[in-house]
Amino acid sequence: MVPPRLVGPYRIVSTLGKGGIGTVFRASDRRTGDEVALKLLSTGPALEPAAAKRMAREFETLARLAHPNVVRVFDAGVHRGYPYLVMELVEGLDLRSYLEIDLEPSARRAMPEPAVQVQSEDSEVAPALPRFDLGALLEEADTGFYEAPTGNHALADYARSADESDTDDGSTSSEGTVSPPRRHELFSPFEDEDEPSRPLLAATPYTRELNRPERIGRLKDALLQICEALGYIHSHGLVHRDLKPGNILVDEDRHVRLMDFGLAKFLAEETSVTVRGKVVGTYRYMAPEQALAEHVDGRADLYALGVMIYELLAGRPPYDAKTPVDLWQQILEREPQPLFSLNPHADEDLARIAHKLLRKDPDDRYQTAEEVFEQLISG
Ligand SMILES: Nc1ncnc2c1ncn2[C@@H]1O[C@H](COP(=O)(O)OP(=O)(O)OP(=O)(O)O)[C@@H](O)[C@H]1O
Repeated sequence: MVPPRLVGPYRIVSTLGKGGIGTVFRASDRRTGDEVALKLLSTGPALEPAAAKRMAREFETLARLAHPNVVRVFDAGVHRGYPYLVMELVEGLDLRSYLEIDLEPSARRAMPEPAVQVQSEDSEVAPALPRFDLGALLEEADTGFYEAPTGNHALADYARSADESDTDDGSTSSEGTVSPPRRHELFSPFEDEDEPSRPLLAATPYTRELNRPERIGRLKDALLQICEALGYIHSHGLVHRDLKPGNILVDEDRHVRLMDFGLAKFLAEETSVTVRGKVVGTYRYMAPEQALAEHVDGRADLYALGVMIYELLAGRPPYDAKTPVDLWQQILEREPQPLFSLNPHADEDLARIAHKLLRKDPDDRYQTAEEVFEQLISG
């Protein structure tokens, strides 16, 4: 799509990125000269004029919200049948990229050379910081270590990783002292359901990178801010419904802002939304009750928070499947693989919090964002 030059009173400056439901532009308010981010929901067919207006009006309710950890919504309107939203422009990175920066030189020696530099249309957005390609590592890991959560294949993979004899401090153990775990050590249910058990597995360069204290510190700090934002929007009767790392922006002062809250609901109500075959409210982060299109409350966002914590700790999401139907089924029926079986030295508090947030029944999760906040600070 050729970007429009003007959208309402806004002049389009450049494209910040494309998401599943539209495109976000850097734009300038012609009345004030202020720079803003403008999200044009343009993927599906144009809406009926009445529906587009109704949606734009609904967006205006978001403009009443003001919290330091929630992206400000300034304005909304309709451009040629497509609703748009005008937001505060955040110069920063999404949560996943933010956690990948600042790799320690000692850790970097264990990593492949960075494959990709940050791509950005605007040099201000990309930090001049060292980066590595965690995605490439993940792919690498996917070819073996992370395959198949159950069965002999998985056992063989873990045995191989133990043979590699990486120890936590980066040294190499002479005789491969970590013996291959027995199957029940890897996949047995937790003895205490709140305390994931830690199998005796060796760390790998990949998991060492995931567990880097500086990275975990960043993650915890960001999570506290996300909890503050969620507490605020829940107290206003809103549910985000599409919480994921891509909807969390972090600026250079480590200030976290949540965005896109409420959009999934408005879209689902106004359109029979499957955008490019994908149900709005990304399946991967969807709570079972949301996947079943049941009534959801803030606890569905807390489930999504659990998915995020799990994948940022384990390097892979709790559920993964080739088709949406399989993913849907896993979300409803399967227990997540114990996090320590993927990353044996993962932060214990975060692993415990993630598993509790991933409970199928909302009553079994932490009940509020405040409760999660307390857990994060008390450890
Ligand atoms: N307020 C903002 N300030 C700066 N950049 C933004 C802002 N809102 C979105 N972006 C950037 O624009 C890009 C597209 O965002 P968008 O929310 O459309 O996509 P997404 O979150 O990847 O996907 P989805 O539509 O499925 O939520 C992202 O790279 C995002 O970081």
